This record gives sequence, structure tokens and C-alpha cells, in this order.
Amino acid sequence: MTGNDDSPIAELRGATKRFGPVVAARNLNLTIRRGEFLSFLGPSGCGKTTALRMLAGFETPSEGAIFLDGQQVNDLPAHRRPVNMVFQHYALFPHLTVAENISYGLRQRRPKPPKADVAAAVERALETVRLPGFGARRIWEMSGGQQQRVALARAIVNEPKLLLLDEPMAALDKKLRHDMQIELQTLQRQLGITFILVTHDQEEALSMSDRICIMRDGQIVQMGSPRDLYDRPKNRYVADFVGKSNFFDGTVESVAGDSAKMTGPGDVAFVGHAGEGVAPGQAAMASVRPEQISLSRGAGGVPVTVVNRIFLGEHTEYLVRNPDLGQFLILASRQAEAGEGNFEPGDTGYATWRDGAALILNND
Ligand SMILES: Nc1ncnc2c1ncn2[C@@H]1O[C@H](COP(=O)(O)OP(=O)(O)OP(=O)(O)O)[C@@H](O)[C@H]1O
Repeated sequence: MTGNDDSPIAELRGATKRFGPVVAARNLNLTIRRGEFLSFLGPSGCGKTTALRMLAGFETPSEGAIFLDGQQVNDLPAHRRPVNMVFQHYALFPHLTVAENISYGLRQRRPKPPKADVAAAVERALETVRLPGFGARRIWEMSGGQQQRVALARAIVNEPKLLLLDEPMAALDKKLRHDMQIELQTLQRQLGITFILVTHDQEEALSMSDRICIMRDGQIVQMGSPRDLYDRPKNRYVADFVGKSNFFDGTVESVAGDSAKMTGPGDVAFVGHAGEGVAPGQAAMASVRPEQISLSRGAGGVPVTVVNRIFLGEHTEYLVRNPDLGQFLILASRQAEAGEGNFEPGDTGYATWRDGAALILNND
């Protein structure tokens, strides 16, 4: 395999996958950069796993092409691709030791590599996943998190150029999941391998990825850095999927450059960046992030009644209600609360946001 540092490590070109009448992936076009951490994010059934399996070689595209390191690999079987995949259920062999599991792939190679080389590679992989000296253990003697790391060690031992991770943390409890997320990210930087993660957990995608590919019904909706997607979602679907937001129905009054003004219920005005396809006179949706809204006692803004309050440590989340706008969320920092004092359920106040804080989006 060849390829310099600027050339993409992998590409999907017009890749479509049909299973009978089902189109699991539709005309996917995507370039994956060398050394990046990319996530496929979307709800169940949107085609994330299918995209990953086409890269791995477990599925052949019905149309289009897959390139790895500049080579068209549509017909190259999975075991001959410079790719490894870690599954949700780690698929370890329970009757083998940790070392036997990790070295399995290496021992299948022909000509067989020398035993000492295999043992050294296994120990290096175990050190990388912070399980040094665990080689002789049986799989059932390992905790869920340790098994997950063995699966990772098995995937990195043959130094793939591309590591594909299919919801590898789904079976772990929340705390362990969080620890593993940090470990995975550190590992990725340390190894310099390109990682592609499939997840339906937006927090996981936001915290770990350099870029996120948002999918829906087998198609790519938007691709960008976590910040791009959070600040500039192209439609409601993306705004809803990435981070929390409040949505208000309305009609677009005017569009000037990339900014739009929308009038919502009760004639409340929303001004901000216009998403794709927003035009004057159209029905639209304003998205305002909870942290963009302030809650105060002084007059001015939208009058609200506090419905519920959730203490989140550094922040407090208020669910408030306005007769026209309905219920929406406000996230108040500790600092803001120090100024205004705590609001209790039943208290009244005013919600304000600055011009530009809203995103005016089409209803897709
Ligand atoms: N082997 C198959 N045969 C028939 N249909 C399939 C097959 N694999 C996937 N599909 C269908 O293709 C669509 C996309 O599936 P895919 O597994 O890629 O989604 P996903 O986004 O990974 O979902 P999940 O998060 O639930 O794993 C679904 O409608 C699924 O039922």
C-alpha cells in the first residue's frame, strides 16, 4: 500500500448498498483523512454499520466504490484489507487466554511469524491498553471493561491503518464507558491510527471526534467538526441530534445574507443564522440552545413561569413555560444564579436571548 500523508486513508465514492428492497446506504460520498477520529452518528437503522462494514470488507457495495489508501478495494476480502474492526460484543474466544485471543490473527499468517515476535507484539499491545502481564488470564476472569480492552489490543496488534469501532462501548456501564472514551481518544493520538466510530450516542461523538458524519435513512445529512455541527446545523434534524435545543415554530419574515428573522408564537421575534433552504414567507423553526437564554427577575423579555429545576453542579437547568411559546429549557450558570438568585418552581421571571442567538432552520 502506498499514499503520502496528505492523501486520504479511505474514501467512499457513490457507495450504495441494497439488501433486497432496503437501501441501507445511499450514494455515500466521503473522504476520510489520515489520522483523524471520525464518527458516524445517527439513529438505529440509518446505515452507520453498513457504511462501516463496506469499509471493512464485510459488505460489497451494490453501486459505487470503496478506496483504501488510494486503491479500489471493492473485491478485496476483509482479511486482506489494512483494516481492523472492534464490535459491540467483543467476540473474544472464551476458551482461549488473553494472549491467545490477541495473537489469533498473527498466528493465522503464512509464513508463520516466530513465536518470540508474536509474544513481544502481544505484550506491547497489552501495555498499550494498560493490561501489562495479563496474557495468561482466561477471558472469563476479566471484567467487562478489561475484555473491551483485550478486544482493542487484538485489533491494534497487527497495526492496522484504519480501526473501525462499531459501538464498542455500548455494553459498558456509564462510568466505565466514560473512562474508555478517554482511553480510546488517548490511544488514538498515541498510535496515530485513523479511527472510525459508529455510535448513536451524541455525547460520545461530540467528545471524541475530530469530525462527525450525521446520517439519516442511509444518507449523509451533514459532515463537520463537533463545533460546526453544534453552531451551524443545516436543519432541525442535525440541531436536534447534536446537543440540546429548544424549537419554536414560526414564519420567516426576512433573510439578509446568511441571517434570517422569524416571527414565532405570540409575535416573539427570533434572529440568527439561517440554515439551508430558509426563505421569506416560509414556515420554519427557530432553534435556541438552553445556554443562550437568560432567566432574570427584572421586566423585559418573554414572561415565564418556572415549571421545574434540575441541579447539575456547575449549572442549573430550568424548565419554564410561556403561554404562547409553551415549555422550554434554560441553562443557568452558577455565576448567573449568583446574580439573580435561585428560582423555585412556581416563580415567575423573564427569559431573554440576544439577537443572533437563534438558528432559523427549515423543518427537515
Ligand atoms: N444483512 C441485511 N439484510 C437486510 N437488511 C439489512 C441488513 N443489514 C442491514 N439491513 C438494513 O439496512 C438498514 C441500515 O442498517 P444498519 O445496520 O446499517 O443501521 P445502523 O444505523 O447501524 O443501525 P443500528 O444503530 O441499529 O446498528 C436497516 O434498515 C437494516 O434493517
